[in-house]
Amino acid sequence: MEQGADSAAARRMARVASHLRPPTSQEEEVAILKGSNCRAKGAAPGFKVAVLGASGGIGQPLSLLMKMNPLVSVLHLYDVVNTPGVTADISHMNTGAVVRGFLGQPQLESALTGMDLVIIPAGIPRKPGMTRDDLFNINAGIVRTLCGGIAKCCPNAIVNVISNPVNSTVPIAAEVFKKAGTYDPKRLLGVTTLDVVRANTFVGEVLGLDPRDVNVPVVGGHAGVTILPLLSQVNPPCSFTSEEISYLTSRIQNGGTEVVEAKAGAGSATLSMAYAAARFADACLRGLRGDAGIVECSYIASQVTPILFLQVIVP
Ligand SMILES: NC(=O)C1=CN([C@@H]2O[C@H](COP(=O)(O)OP(=O)(O)OC[C@H]3O[C@@H](n4cnc5c(N)ncnc54)[C@H](O)[C@@H]3O)[C@@H](O)[C@H]2O)C=CC1
Ligand SMILES: O=C([O-])CC(=O)C(=O)O
Repeated sequence: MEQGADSAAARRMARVASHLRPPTSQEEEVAILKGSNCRAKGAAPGFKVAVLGASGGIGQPLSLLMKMNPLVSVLHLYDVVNTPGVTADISHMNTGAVVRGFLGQPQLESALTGMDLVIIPAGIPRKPGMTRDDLFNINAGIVRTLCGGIAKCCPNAIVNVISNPVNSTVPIAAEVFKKAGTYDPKRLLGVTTLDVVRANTFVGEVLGLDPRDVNVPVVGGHAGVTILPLLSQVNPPCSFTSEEISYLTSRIQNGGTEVVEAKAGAGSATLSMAYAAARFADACLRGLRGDAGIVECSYIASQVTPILFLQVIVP
Protein backbone atom coordinates (compact mmCIF):
# COMPACT_ATOMS: atom_id res chain seq x y z
CA MET A 1 0.00 0.00 0.00
CA GLU A 2 2.75 2.40 1.10
CA GLN A 3 4.92 1.34 -1.82
CA GLY A 4 2.01 2.09 -4.23
CA ALA A 5 1.54 5.52 -2.69
CA ASP A 6 5.29 6.18 -3.05
CA SER A 7 5.33 5.30 -6.73
CA ALA A 8 2.21 7.40 -7.39
CA ALA A 9 3.92 10.32 -5.67
CA ALA A 10 7.08 9.72 -7.69
CA ARG A 11 5.02 9.75 -10.91
CA ARG A 12 3.38 13.01 -9.85
CA MET A 13 6.74 14.64 -9.14
CA ALA A 14 8.16 13.41 -12.45
CA ARG A 15 5.23 14.97 -14.28
CA VAL A 16 5.72 18.28 -12.47
CA ALA A 17 9.46 18.20 -13.21
CA SER A 18 8.82 17.54 -16.89
CA HIS A 19 6.69 20.69 -17.00
CA LEU A 20 9.30 22.85 -15.28
CA ARG A 21 12.55 22.00 -17.01
CA PRO A 22 13.40 23.29 -20.49
CA PRO A 23 13.52 20.59 -23.18
CA THR A 24 17.00 19.25 -23.84
CA SER A 25 16.42 17.96 -27.36
CA GLN A 26 13.79 17.87 -30.04
CA GLU A 27 13.35 14.10 -29.62
CA GLU A 28 12.64 14.53 -25.96
CA GLU A 29 10.15 17.29 -26.64
CA VAL A 30 8.31 15.13 -29.18
CA ALA A 31 8.21 12.29 -26.66
CA ILE A 32 6.74 14.61 -24.02
CA LEU A 33 4.09 15.90 -26.39
CA LYS A 34 3.10 12.43 -27.58
CA GLY A 35 3.43 10.60 -24.30
CA SER A 36 2.01 12.65 -21.49
CA ASN A 37 -0.54 14.79 -23.28
CA CYS A 38 0.94 17.47 -21.01
CA ARG A 39 -2.31 17.73 -19.08
CA ALA A 40 -3.00 18.30 -15.46
CA LYS A 41 -5.52 15.75 -14.14
CA GLY A 42 -9.11 16.64 -14.94
CA ALA A 43 -8.34 19.14 -17.69
CA ALA A 44 -9.90 18.72 -21.14
CA PRO A 45 -7.79 18.04 -24.22
CA GLY A 46 -7.16 21.01 -26.47
CA PHE A 47 -4.88 22.53 -29.08
CA LYS A 48 -1.15 23.20 -29.06
CA VAL A 49 -0.28 26.85 -29.68
CA ALA A 50 3.08 28.59 -30.09
CA VAL A 51 3.71 32.33 -29.73
CA LEU A 52 6.91 33.46 -31.52
CA GLY A 53 8.10 36.79 -30.12
CA ALA A 54 6.46 35.95 -26.78
CA SER A 55 8.60 38.31 -24.67
CA GLY A 56 7.60 41.45 -26.56
CA GLY A 57 5.05 44.18 -26.01
CA ILE A 58 2.39 42.17 -27.85
CA GLY A 59 3.83 38.74 -27.07
CA GLN A 60 3.49 38.96 -23.27
CA PRO A 61 -0.17 40.00 -22.97
CA LEU A 62 -1.04 37.74 -25.92
CA SER A 63 0.60 34.79 -24.16
CA LEU A 64 -1.37 35.64 -21.02
CA LEU A 65 -4.63 35.68 -23.00
CA MET A 66 -3.80 32.38 -24.74
CA LYS A 67 -3.07 30.82 -21.33
CA MET A 68 -6.63 31.83 -20.38
CA ASN A 69 -8.16 30.25 -23.50
CA PRO A 70 -9.85 26.95 -22.56
CA LEU A 71 -9.23 25.56 -26.07
CA VAL A 72 -5.46 25.63 -25.50
CA SER A 73 -3.84 22.62 -23.82
CA VAL A 74 -0.16 23.37 -24.54
CA LEU A 75 1.34 26.85 -24.92
CA HIS A 76 4.90 27.26 -26.23
CA LEU A 77 6.55 30.66 -25.71
CA TYR A 78 9.50 31.36 -28.03
CA ASP A 79 11.68 34.46 -28.26
CA VAL A 80 15.34 35.36 -28.64
CA VAL A 81 15.27 37.02 -25.17
CA ASN A 82 13.59 36.67 -21.75
CA THR A 83 11.38 33.61 -22.28
CA PRO A 84 12.48 31.88 -19.04
CA GLY A 85 11.05 34.75 -16.98
CA VAL A 86 7.89 35.24 -19.01
CA THR A 87 7.24 31.49 -18.96
CA ALA A 88 7.80 31.13 -15.22
CA ASP A 89 5.43 34.04 -14.61
CA ILE A 90 2.60 32.91 -16.92
CA SER A 91 2.93 29.25 -15.90
CA HIS A 92 1.71 30.13 -12.39
CA MET A 93 -1.76 31.01 -13.69
CA ASN A 94 -4.18 28.27 -12.61
CA THR A 95 -5.68 27.78 -16.05
CA GLY A 96 -5.61 24.56 -18.08
CA ALA A 97 -2.79 25.09 -20.59
CA VAL A 98 0.67 23.78 -19.79
CA VAL A 99 3.29 26.44 -20.65
CA ARG A 100 6.88 25.89 -21.82
CA GLY A 101 9.52 28.45 -22.76
CA PHE A 102 12.06 28.25 -25.58
CA LEU A 103 14.99 30.63 -25.90
CA GLY A 104 16.89 31.44 -29.08
CA GLN A 105 17.34 29.86 -32.47
CA PRO A 106 18.68 26.49 -31.21
CA GLN A 107 15.31 25.88 -29.50
CA LEU A 108 13.08 27.06 -32.36
CA GLU A 109 12.41 23.57 -33.71
CA SER A 110 11.48 22.23 -30.28
CA ALA A 111 9.13 25.18 -29.84
CA LEU A 112 7.35 24.40 -33.11
CA THR A 113 7.15 20.62 -33.19
CA GLY A 114 3.56 19.38 -32.98
CA MET A 115 1.89 22.82 -32.95
CA ASP A 116 -1.66 23.31 -34.30
CA LEU A 117 -1.52 27.12 -34.34
CA VAL A 118 1.53 29.41 -34.52
CA ILE A 119 1.13 33.13 -33.79
CA ILE A 120 3.96 35.47 -34.89
CA PRO A 121 4.29 38.87 -33.15
CA ALA A 122 8.13 38.81 -33.52
CA GLY A 123 9.77 41.89 -34.97
CA ILE A 124 10.48 45.55 -34.41
CA PRO A 125 7.64 48.09 -33.99
CA ARG A 126 7.32 51.61 -35.44
CA LYS A 127 8.52 54.85 -33.88
CA PRO A 128 6.92 58.24 -34.66
CA GLY A 129 7.63 59.36 -38.22
CA MET A 130 8.07 55.80 -39.56
CA THR A 131 5.73 53.93 -41.88
CA ARG A 132 5.09 50.21 -41.50
CA ASP A 133 7.16 49.69 -44.67
CA ASP A 134 10.19 51.07 -42.83
CA LEU A 135 10.11 47.86 -40.75
CA PHE A 136 10.38 45.65 -43.81
CA ASN A 137 14.12 45.00 -43.95
CA ILE A 138 14.39 43.65 -40.40
CA ASN A 139 10.99 42.01 -39.98
CA ALA A 140 10.99 40.25 -43.36
CA GLY A 141 14.14 38.38 -42.33
CA ILE A 142 12.67 37.43 -38.94
CA VAL A 143 9.42 36.15 -40.48
CA ARG A 144 11.33 34.24 -43.16
CA THR A 145 13.43 32.40 -40.56
CA LEU A 146 10.46 31.58 -38.34
CA CYS A 147 8.37 30.33 -41.28
CA GLY A 148 11.28 28.12 -42.36
CA GLY A 149 11.00 26.46 -38.95
CA ILE A 150 7.23 26.10 -39.29
CA ALA A 151 7.58 24.48 -42.73
CA LYS A 152 9.97 21.95 -41.23
CA CYS A 153 8.39 21.22 -37.83
CA CYS A 154 4.64 21.83 -38.08
CA PRO A 155 3.78 22.18 -41.80
CA ASN A 156 0.05 21.69 -41.15
CA ALA A 157 -0.25 24.39 -38.48
CA ILE A 158 -2.42 27.45 -38.97
CA VAL A 159 -0.13 30.51 -39.03
CA ASN A 160 -1.24 33.94 -37.78
CA VAL A 161 1.19 36.68 -38.91
CA ILE A 162 1.13 39.88 -36.82
CA SER A 163 4.61 41.28 -37.66
CA ASN A 164 4.53 44.41 -39.83
CA PRO A 165 4.30 45.32 -42.58
CA VAL A 166 1.56 42.65 -42.74
CA ASN A 167 0.97 43.61 -46.39
CA SER A 168 4.46 42.23 -47.13
CA THR A 169 5.28 39.74 -44.36
CA VAL A 170 2.33 37.50 -45.32
CA PRO A 171 3.47 37.21 -48.98
CA ILE A 172 7.00 36.50 -47.70
CA ALA A 173 5.68 33.70 -45.49
CA ALA A 174 3.78 32.34 -48.51
CA GLU A 175 6.99 32.23 -50.56
CA VAL A 176 8.83 30.35 -47.80
CA PHE A 177 6.05 27.76 -47.61
CA LYS A 178 5.84 27.46 -51.42
CA LYS A 179 9.57 26.82 -51.61
CA ALA A 180 9.26 24.15 -48.91
CA GLY A 181 6.25 22.59 -50.68
CA THR A 182 3.99 23.12 -47.65
CA TYR A 183 1.96 26.18 -48.76
CA ASP A 184 -1.78 26.06 -48.03
CA PRO A 185 -3.38 29.50 -48.55
CA LYS A 186 -6.19 28.58 -46.13
CA ARG A 187 -3.68 28.17 -43.29
CA LEU A 188 -1.70 31.40 -43.73
CA LEU A 189 -3.56 34.36 -42.23
CA GLY A 190 -2.40 37.95 -41.71
CA VAL A 191 -3.86 39.33 -38.47
CA THR A 192 -5.84 42.50 -39.26
CA THR A 193 -8.39 42.07 -36.46
CA LEU A 194 -7.16 45.26 -34.79
CA ASP A 195 -8.63 47.25 -37.70
CA VAL A 196 -12.03 45.65 -37.00
CA VAL A 197 -11.68 46.09 -33.23
CA ARG A 198 -10.89 49.81 -33.69
CA ALA A 199 -13.68 50.25 -36.23
CA ASN A 200 -16.20 48.66 -33.86
CA THR A 201 -15.04 50.95 -31.03
CA PHE A 202 -15.07 54.20 -33.03
CA VAL A 203 -18.40 53.45 -34.77
CA GLY A 204 -19.90 52.48 -31.39
CA GLU A 205 -18.79 55.85 -29.99
CA VAL A 206 -20.38 57.75 -32.91
CA LEU A 207 -23.65 55.78 -32.77
CA GLY A 208 -23.83 55.74 -28.97
CA LEU A 209 -23.82 51.91 -28.97
CA ASP A 210 -21.96 49.34 -26.88
CA PRO A 211 -18.96 48.47 -29.14
CA ARG A 212 -19.54 44.79 -28.39
CA ASP A 213 -22.84 45.06 -30.27
CA VAL A 214 -21.23 46.60 -33.37
CA ASN A 215 -19.58 44.78 -36.27
CA VAL A 216 -17.73 46.69 -38.98
CA PRO A 217 -16.12 44.59 -41.72
CA VAL A 218 -12.74 45.97 -42.81
CA VAL A 219 -11.12 44.85 -46.08
CA GLY A 220 -8.10 45.79 -48.20
CA GLY A 221 -4.70 45.86 -46.51
CA HIS A 222 -3.20 46.82 -43.15
CA ALA A 223 -1.56 50.19 -43.81
CA GLY A 224 -3.01 53.70 -44.15
CA VAL A 225 -5.38 54.12 -47.08
CA THR A 226 -5.27 50.39 -47.90
CA ILE A 227 -7.40 49.85 -44.75
CA LEU A 228 -10.98 50.01 -46.04
CA PRO A 229 -13.76 49.99 -43.42
CA LEU A 230 -17.08 48.99 -45.05
CA LEU A 231 -19.23 51.59 -43.32
CA SER A 232 -22.19 50.69 -45.57
CA GLN A 233 -22.11 47.12 -44.18
CA VAL A 234 -22.16 47.89 -40.46
CA ASN A 235 -24.21 45.67 -38.22
CA PRO A 236 -26.63 46.78 -36.81
CA PRO A 237 -27.62 48.49 -40.09
CA CYS A 238 -27.22 52.27 -39.84
CA SER A 239 -26.35 55.32 -41.91
CA PHE A 240 -23.74 58.05 -41.43
CA THR A 241 -23.44 61.68 -42.52
CA SER A 242 -20.59 62.43 -44.93
CA GLU A 243 -18.80 64.18 -42.07
CA GLU A 244 -19.08 61.05 -39.91
CA ILE A 245 -17.83 58.86 -42.80
CA SER A 246 -14.82 61.07 -43.31
CA TYR A 247 -14.02 61.17 -39.54
CA LEU A 248 -14.47 57.40 -39.08
CA THR A 249 -12.50 56.41 -42.18
CA SER A 250 -9.59 58.62 -41.22
CA ARG A 251 -9.57 57.51 -37.55
CA ILE A 252 -9.72 53.79 -38.47
CA GLN A 253 -7.01 54.12 -41.14
CA ASN A 254 -4.74 56.07 -38.79
CA GLY A 255 -5.45 54.13 -35.57
CA GLY A 256 -1.96 52.62 -35.57
CA THR A 257 -0.28 55.99 -36.02
CA GLU A 258 -2.49 57.48 -33.27
CA VAL A 259 -1.03 54.96 -30.81
CA VAL A 260 2.56 55.27 -32.13
CA GLU A 261 2.42 59.06 -31.60
CA ALA A 262 0.81 58.77 -28.15
CA LYS A 263 3.53 56.31 -27.08
CA ALA A 264 6.10 58.87 -28.30
CA GLY A 265 8.93 56.48 -29.20
CA ALA A 266 8.01 53.62 -26.83
CA GLY A 267 6.53 51.46 -29.61
CA SER A 268 3.15 50.83 -31.21
CA ALA A 269 -0.13 49.23 -30.15
CA THR A 270 0.53 46.23 -27.90
CA LEU A 271 -2.41 45.76 -25.51
CA SER A 272 -5.25 46.30 -27.99
CA MET A 273 -3.23 44.21 -30.47
CA ALA A 274 -2.88 41.36 -27.99
CA TYR A 275 -6.64 41.50 -27.41
CA ALA A 276 -7.30 41.48 -31.17
CA ALA A 277 -4.82 38.63 -31.83
CA ALA A 278 -6.32 36.55 -29.01
CA ARG A 279 -9.79 37.05 -30.50
CA PHE A 280 -8.53 35.99 -33.94
CA ALA A 281 -6.62 32.99 -32.56
CA ASP A 282 -9.72 31.88 -30.67
CA ALA A 283 -11.71 32.02 -33.93
CA CYS A 284 -9.01 29.88 -35.62
CA LEU A 285 -9.12 27.31 -32.80
CA ARG A 286 -12.92 27.15 -32.91
CA GLY A 287 -12.60 26.63 -36.68
CA LEU A 288 -10.09 23.81 -36.09
CA ARG A 289 -12.55 22.27 -33.62
CA GLY A 290 -15.13 22.22 -36.42
CA ASP A 291 -17.47 24.98 -35.21
CA ALA A 292 -19.66 26.42 -37.98
CA GLY A 293 -20.48 30.07 -38.72
CA ILE A 294 -17.16 31.67 -37.70
CA VAL A 295 -16.48 34.83 -39.72
CA GLU A 296 -13.45 37.11 -39.30
CA CYS A 297 -11.58 39.57 -41.52
CA SER A 298 -8.02 38.55 -42.40
CA TYR A 299 -5.23 39.33 -44.88
CA ILE A 300 -4.95 36.27 -47.12
CA ALA A 301 -4.09 35.20 -50.66
CA SER A 302 -6.82 36.72 -52.81
CA GLN A 303 -8.99 34.63 -55.13
CA VAL A 304 -11.21 37.51 -56.23
CA THR A 305 -8.93 40.23 -57.60
CA PRO A 306 -5.69 40.49 -59.56
CA ILE A 307 -4.09 41.75 -56.34
CA LEU A 308 -2.23 38.81 -54.85
CA PHE A 309 -3.03 39.38 -51.16
CA LEU A 310 -5.97 41.22 -49.61
CA GLN A 311 -7.77 41.63 -46.29
CA VAL A 312 -11.12 39.89 -46.80
CA ILE A 313 -13.99 38.47 -44.75
CA VAL A 314 -13.07 34.82 -44.12
CA PRO A 315 -15.83 32.31 -43.36
N1 LIG B 1 -0.85 43.29 -37.31
C1 LIG B 1 -1.12 44.33 -36.54
O1 LIG B 1 -2.25 44.84 -36.53
C2 LIG B 1 -0.06 44.89 -35.65
C3 LIG B 1 1.24 44.51 -35.81
N2 LIG B 1 2.23 45.01 -34.98
C4 LIG B 1 3.61 44.56 -35.23
O2 LIG B 1 3.94 43.51 -34.32
C5 LIG B 1 5.38 43.45 -34.19
C6 LIG B 1 5.78 43.32 -32.72
O3 LIG B 1 5.43 44.49 -32.01
P1 LIG B 1 5.78 44.64 -30.44
O4 LIG B 1 5.40 43.42 -29.72
O5 LIG B 1 5.25 45.95 -30.01
O6 LIG B 1 7.39 44.71 -30.52
P2 LIG B 1 8.44 44.40 -29.35
O7 LIG B 1 9.74 44.94 -29.81
O8 LIG B 1 7.91 44.85 -28.04
O9 LIG B 1 8.49 42.80 -29.32
C7 LIG B 1 8.98 42.07 -30.38
C8 LIG B 1 9.58 40.79 -29.84
O10 LIG B 1 10.07 40.04 -30.95
C9 LIG B 1 11.26 39.41 -30.50
N3 LIG B 1 12.08 38.98 -31.62
C10 LIG B 1 12.91 39.69 -32.39
N4 LIG B 1 13.51 38.90 -33.29
C11 LIG B 1 13.02 37.65 -33.10
C12 LIG B 1 13.25 36.40 -33.70
N5 LIG B 1 14.12 36.24 -34.70
N6 LIG B 1 12.56 35.32 -33.22
C13 LIG B 1 11.68 35.46 -32.21
N7 LIG B 1 11.43 36.62 -31.59
C14 LIG B 1 12.10 37.70 -32.03
C15 LIG B 1 11.95 40.46 -29.64
O11 LIG B 1 12.95 39.89 -28.81
C16 LIG B 1 10.76 41.02 -28.88
O12 LIG B 1 10.56 40.35 -27.66
C17 LIG B 1 5.90 44.73 -34.88
O13 LIG B 1 6.39 44.40 -36.15
C18 LIG B 1 4.65 45.61 -34.98
O14 LIG B 1 4.73 46.54 -36.04
C19 LIG B 1 1.92 45.84 -33.94
C20 LIG B 1 0.62 46.23 -33.73
C21 LIG B 1 -0.46 45.84 -34.60
O1 LIG C 1 0.79 51.10 -36.49
C1 LIG C 1 1.64 50.25 -36.24
O2 LIG C 1 2.83 50.34 -36.50
C2 LIG C 1 1.16 49.00 -35.58
C3 LIG C 1 -0.06 48.52 -36.26
O3 LIG C 1 0.00 47.88 -37.28
C4 LIG C 1 -1.34 48.99 -35.75
O4 LIG C 1 -1.42 49.48 -34.61
O5 LIG C 1 -2.33 48.86 -36.49
